[in-house]
Amino acid sequence: MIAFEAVSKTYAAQGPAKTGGHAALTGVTLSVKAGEVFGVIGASGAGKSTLIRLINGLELPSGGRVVVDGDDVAALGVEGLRSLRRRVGMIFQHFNLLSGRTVAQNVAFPLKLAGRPADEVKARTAELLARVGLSDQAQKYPAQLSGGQKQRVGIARALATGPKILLCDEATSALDPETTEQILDLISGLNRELGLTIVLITHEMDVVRRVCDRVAVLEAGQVVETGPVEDVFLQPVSATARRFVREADGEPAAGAMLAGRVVRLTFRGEATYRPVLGEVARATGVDYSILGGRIHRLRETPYGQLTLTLTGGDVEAAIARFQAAGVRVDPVLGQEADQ
Ligand SMILES: Nc1ncnc2c1ncn2[C@@H]1O[C@H](COP(=O)(O)OP(=O)(O)OP(=O)(O)O)[C@@H](O)[C@H]1O
Repeated sequence: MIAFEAVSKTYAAQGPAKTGGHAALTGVTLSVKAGEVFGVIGASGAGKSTLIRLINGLELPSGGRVVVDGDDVAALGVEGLRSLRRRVGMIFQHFNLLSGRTVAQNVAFPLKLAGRPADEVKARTAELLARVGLSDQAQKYPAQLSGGQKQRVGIARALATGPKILLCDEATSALDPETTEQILDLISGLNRELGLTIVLITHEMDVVRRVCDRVAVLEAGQVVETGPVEDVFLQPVSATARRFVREADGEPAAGAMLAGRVVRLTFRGEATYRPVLGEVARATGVDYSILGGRIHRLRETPYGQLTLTLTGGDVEAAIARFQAAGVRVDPVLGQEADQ
């Protein structure tokens, strides 16, 4: 549905000298399949917004190709771009609503722009407002709404022209955790019920964990890791992905003075519910101090992560037994390369 082929984007240099343009993306190759929720995670300045804006032609690549729904975006003329943008909706961190227009008028706006007849605009607006749970707010103005309601208006507006793809640019970053959950549920529902392909950029691994099928990790304009969320979350390879995962798991800060071997155990699927800790302790004589941990769901798969110090007994045998029971064991706290 979306393909980036060796895409680079350099912004033109500013100032009178006009030297040293800024490379926001370099050699980005990735593909998003129809019907999936694809996350792009990266720190501030990594190039996420640039990447998402290349999908609907708000930016054009300096090198390589971006192909969306069969179209090479850079080769589209004005009419082609207009057609593309009807097939690609977008929502924003700060909602970007028209403050002087009501909720209903905001949602109707793209339909009016597309020249749809008045009765169709009215019916479709009502249908979209019902879809996002805002039928009773139609005559309010954006300033009278909560953040979550504003984002619902943004979503209804983005869906107005019946897009196949929805781009979410840090769509929940301005919202509190409870509202974030509601908006992410709504976005997941659109994916499931309408078959929308969704590309979501975020700096929060938790957002990726909740809704994405696959994720690309962006660092300084390059994709450093990509794969199914379960793999990237549970077996991150790049230092950047490991950092995001650790942040999401609220692990203890590196540098704590602790005796013994510090490890992170990852239980997934079946193993999450087995009493492995007790079995291993009895068999090997190791003791545990629990430093942190929690049980989560990655979409439908339960998994648990526990950070422990292992002391006494046969630590190597304990690690081998964990692994034999299907539990992943990773060293933590200064015992892994962290650059
Ligand atoms: N229009 C522009 N002109 C010049 N440089 C730009 C422009 N837009 C972005 N950049 C630069 O390109 C780099 C990537 O920016 P981008 O906004 O894509 O990153 P981001 O990951 O979305 O960051 P953030 O999360 O802070 O929005 C940054 O160094 C930024 O300063």
